[in-house]
Amino acid sequence: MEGLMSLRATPRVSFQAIPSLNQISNFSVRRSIPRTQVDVHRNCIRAQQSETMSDSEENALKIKEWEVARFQDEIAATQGIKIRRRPSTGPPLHYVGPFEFRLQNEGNTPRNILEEIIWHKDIEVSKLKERRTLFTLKKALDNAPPTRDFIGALRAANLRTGLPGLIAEVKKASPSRGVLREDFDPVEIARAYEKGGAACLSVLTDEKYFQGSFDNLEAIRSSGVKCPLLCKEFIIDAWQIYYARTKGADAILLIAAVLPDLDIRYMTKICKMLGLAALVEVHNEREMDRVLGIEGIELIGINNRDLGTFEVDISNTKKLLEGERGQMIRQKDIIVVGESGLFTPDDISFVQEAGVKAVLVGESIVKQSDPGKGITGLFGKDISS
Ligand SMILES: O=P(O)(O)OC[C@@H](O)[C@@H](O)c1c[nH]c2ccccc12
Repeated sequence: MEGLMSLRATPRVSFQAIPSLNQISNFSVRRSIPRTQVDVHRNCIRAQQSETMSDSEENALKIKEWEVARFQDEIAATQGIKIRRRPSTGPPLHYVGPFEFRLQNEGNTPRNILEEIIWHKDIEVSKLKERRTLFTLKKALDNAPPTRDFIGALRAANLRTGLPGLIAEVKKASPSRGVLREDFDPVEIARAYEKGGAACLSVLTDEKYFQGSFDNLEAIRSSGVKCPLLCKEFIIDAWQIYYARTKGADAILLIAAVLPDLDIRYMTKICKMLGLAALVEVHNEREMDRVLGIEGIELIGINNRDLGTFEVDISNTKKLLEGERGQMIRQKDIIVVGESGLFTPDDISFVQEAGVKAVLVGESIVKQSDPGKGITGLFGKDISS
């Protein structure tokens, strides 16, 4: 037992080597490096060195990587971000006699489902990046279908119907609700949504937790469906934005609970360059205030579901649009999207009165045998013409 206790304490030893924020005098300089850029740099060094490195050098590099990630997490924590980013190699291994093993501790066990998804995504994206470099992706952009105006489509639908523009979600399953629809044909669902009056579509691309795919996104894009498409992915690396565009996305999602301000700034700039809309998702006042402080944000989603606990409460949308926040949003002409947990015409009226001009809906419509008719049920009237 004593032995275990001291082993448990081992990772803290390397933590102590990390300077705390107030110990770093050039903090503002370091802070200007978004997490994604640090990752790119780290991966380059690793790629160059791995062929020639000895075991002990490699282990030292792993420890450094782990420390850099802790440093990045510290910066994120100052912005209230609780989701930690794990380096793709995981924490350093501990040697015990001839055995090598990794102890479970609070540092290497995800605290909640969102953190688990992000850690898994980190590994997934590093592998994908090895197969397709940013250079090849950039070349593939020339052959990508042209972008469609996602925000324009939401505004037009709102003007046409007097109701919030609908982003209808092509969603097979979720970690909180399990499988929503067994006979899942993404293109058929997308067609039904378009016919039922959806302004835009959201297509889940995460495979492990939502049973989605980039093939679904590509298939919908090339099926003749005209609605602009949101690539519903957990974006942690700019590479994913380029990838989404090559697969036909017109918009991407940036989650404020995961991304520090500088990443959001940097990524929204990339979106503008590529002609994509960025839907920046918030869940609480602090995230909303952070996002309202970022220049150039045009589309904010208020998620009524806490991605860490799965709790859904649609009054969250109202809470975040009250008072000065609502005023600022109107001044800046930002479109707000009410997200998650919307099932009835009353729910739609409730979030509309709170100030949203668009809604993002999955479960309640994807479950219906005809998802197009599901839209009529959701709004309490036919919104297709
Ligand atoms: O199925 P619902 O409760 O109507 O929710 C749709 C959408 O808001 C939800 O899928 C969602 C909102 N933000 C996300 C981020 C990642 C994955 C999924 C989501």
